[in-house]
Amino acid sequence: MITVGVAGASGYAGGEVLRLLLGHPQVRIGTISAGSSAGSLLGQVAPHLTPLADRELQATSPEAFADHDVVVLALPHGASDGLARELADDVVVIDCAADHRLTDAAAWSSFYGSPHAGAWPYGMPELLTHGGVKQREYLREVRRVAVPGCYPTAVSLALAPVLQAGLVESTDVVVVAASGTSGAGKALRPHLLGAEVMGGMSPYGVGGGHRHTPEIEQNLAVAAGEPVSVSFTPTLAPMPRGILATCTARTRPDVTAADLRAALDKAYGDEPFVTLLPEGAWPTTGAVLGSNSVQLQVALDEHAGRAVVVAAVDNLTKGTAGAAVQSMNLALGLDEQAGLSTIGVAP
Ligand SMILES: NC(=O)C1=CN([C@@H]2O[C@H](COP(=O)(O)OP(=O)(O)OC[C@H]3O[C@@H](n4cnc5c(N)ncnc54)[C@H](OP(=O)(O)O)[C@@H]3O)[C@@H](O)[C@H]2O)C=CC1
Ligand SMILES: CC(=O)N[C@@H](CCC(=O)OP(=O)(O)O)C(=O)O
Repeated sequence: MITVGVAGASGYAGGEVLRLLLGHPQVRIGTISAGSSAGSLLGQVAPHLTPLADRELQATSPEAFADHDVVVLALPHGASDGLARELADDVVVIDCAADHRLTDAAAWSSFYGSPHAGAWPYGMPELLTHGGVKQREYLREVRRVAVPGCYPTAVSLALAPVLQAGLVESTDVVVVAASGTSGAGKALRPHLLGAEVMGGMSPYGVGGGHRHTPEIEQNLAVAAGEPVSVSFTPTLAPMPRGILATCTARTRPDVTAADLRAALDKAYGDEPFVTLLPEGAWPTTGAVLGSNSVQLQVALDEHAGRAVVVAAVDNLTKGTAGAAVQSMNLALGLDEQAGLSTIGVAP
């Protein structure tokens, strides 16, 4: 059995990691740690994790994670790197925070306003990279993984195939995406006041200011083989989980709807966790709740000359914890699908 510890186990991402690990046949759950709720029982903060209800949350420290095979960090941005540096080189460290996602130090400083901690292998196995090689080939036997952001998961998987196939202009990509409130974590954020959130939808990070913009552009540039410029607008939707991303890009001359569909089909036809829906069916967040699936659909807007690719993911599952477990499996040479399900919860 592999011993996996989780730092930030009292939070939404850490809780979802534990939910998935409880269903993993080769995993024994080791230390679970927290910040202010250290000393509490997990059942007090995450009552849905029944089998672990009596486990005590430890203070987060390198010593608490000694003798683990894997440590998953589900801590706020900036808190991961210090702990990661104290963990042994042969321990697999999977970081759900943004600290190690960006390769460009200037982009990091500009969007996060702190020193760049450096980039780790990026935990999106299905992402197309140079020459059509999937990112999973760069995750085998690694000891450090940066788990992608939730919006970049939906958007990058939606657009990478059509960019790599040269079907759309890399300089004209527009994304509007809606997220459930759990995307912001348990801590109260200014844009997350309960009464307002429940009543309607609202945009935030408008005008290119959201920190996922450079992450999306980084992923798409790797797929396209050239810089990609993205206008990204996130919105907050009155639902606990889920992301629906509507991604459009100007098509190159003579591109047909069949070309777009063929690019996505070629990229994901063999992927267990990315599904191009049958023609006429559209992704919904409800269909992917609790599952590690990404659902996609594509259309050609001939009038506007744009490709439209819609993606649905569960921000906490494929958008965080599922990607963490999938990457852990690759790093350890286990079955990539172990502990992961494509079965959603409905209605
Ligand atoms: N929510 C999402 O959809 C996604 C989240 N992520 C990333 O995952 C990470 C966790 O996010 P999320 O679970 O949403 O956030 P939460 O606020 O829900 O949880 C944060 C966790 O970190 C702990 N914590 C906070 N500060 C410290 C500290 N200084 N030292 C030790 N532990 C601390 C908290 O413990 P306590 O509550 O006890 O203080 C809690 O367990 C973030 O980096 C986030 O960006 C990534 C993709 C998507
Ligand atoms: C609804 C909401 O607030 N979502 C979060 C993104 C969640 C995510 O993916 O997080 P990290 O990149 O922070 O890991 C946000 O927009 O800040």
